[in-house]
Amino acid sequence: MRVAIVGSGAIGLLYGGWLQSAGLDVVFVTRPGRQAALDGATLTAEGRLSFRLERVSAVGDVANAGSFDAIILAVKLYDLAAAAAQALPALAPAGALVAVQNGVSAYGILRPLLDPSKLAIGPVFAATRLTGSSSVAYAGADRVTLGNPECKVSPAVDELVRRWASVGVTAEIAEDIDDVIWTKFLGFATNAALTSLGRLPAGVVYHTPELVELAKQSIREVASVGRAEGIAITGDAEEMTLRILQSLPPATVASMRQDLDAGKRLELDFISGEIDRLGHKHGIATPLHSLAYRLLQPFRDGAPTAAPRA
Ligand SMILES: NC(=O)C1=CN([C@@H]2O[C@H](COP(=O)(O)OP(=O)(O)OC[C@H]3O[C@@H](n4cnc5c(N)ncnc54)[C@H](OP(=O)(O)O)[C@@H]3O)[C@@H](O)[C@H]2O)C=CC1
Ligand SMILES: CC(C)(CO)C(=O)C(=O)O
Repeated sequence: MRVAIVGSGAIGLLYGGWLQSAGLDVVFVTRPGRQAALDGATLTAEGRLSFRLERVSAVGDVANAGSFDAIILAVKLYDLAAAAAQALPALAPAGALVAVQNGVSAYGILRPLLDPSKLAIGPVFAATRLTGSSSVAYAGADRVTLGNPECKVSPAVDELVRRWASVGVTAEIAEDIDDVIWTKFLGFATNAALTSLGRLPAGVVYHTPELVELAKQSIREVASVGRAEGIAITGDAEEMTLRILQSLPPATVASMRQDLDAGKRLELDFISGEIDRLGHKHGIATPLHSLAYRLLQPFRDGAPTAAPRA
């Protein structure tokens, strides 16, 4: 089975590396011109399921790499539509397009582009950072859950899940993928807003009583807009989310906070921005996420240029 990983950042290298460890023929796709740093290199991952892969294959243009039985889009949400449009001509007729972004927007972005039976979406759960152009480190869960809100996923997706599971990743197909996505969003959106606004890691945020109150408020806000969108989010899911956040490795920060620190563009519009938007749509107040959305605006497109001194 040939698999293309479009977006060779933290998540693409980790989840693609696990598939190559499991025996699949994996090609990593980078931005044009960036393939030289990865093609033929040794790819390593540090974490519970570490790996070291000699001579991985990378290309800078998916169009020149043949056809693929699965294409995994591991780009940020703001790049998803463009990456999918570039990659789709390389998808084999019985192939699957798989999107592993955070947030609740991926399906709406991709659905107009292809037959739903070829599409799978779902969250990944490893807190991952790039440590070099061909190395990553992760902590927390090594997990992926995929599904499709409208139909069964294709056999190519079943095979990906089997292969990840064969190397120890907790990989599954969910009957109700919207439930899984929203349940993760409760915790992810909270972690993104609070570790970014507070410039603090999980070990401080979820163990400081005043900040725990903010975390509970954030979880309530996301749950309220989710329920208004028709997702059956239980009170138990809210409590479980707080416990998960409290059990994160203490140094964990959200991927958005990594981007903030690196002066990179943020997925803000799809996290606190999406909660703010859905709050307005349903007449639900989301004060914490509306504040986060506004306070982080100056960093949305990368580090702001310094304002001239008065
Ligand atoms: N990191 C984490 O801990 C987790 C992240 N996620 C989610 O996973 C998704 C990916 O995140 P992450 O891996 O951290 O992001 P990264 O920024 O590390 O990686 C994304 C990569 O995709 C590249 N890219 C963008 N467009 C294209 C394209 N058209 N063709 C080829 N490459 C492209 C980017 O290049 P360039 O940098 O040049 O733009 C970048 O190298 C996000 O939605 C994130 O929220 C989910 C769970 C955990
Ligand atoms: C680290 C983790 C799992 C939770 O915030 C994540 O999904 C992210 O920040 O992208």
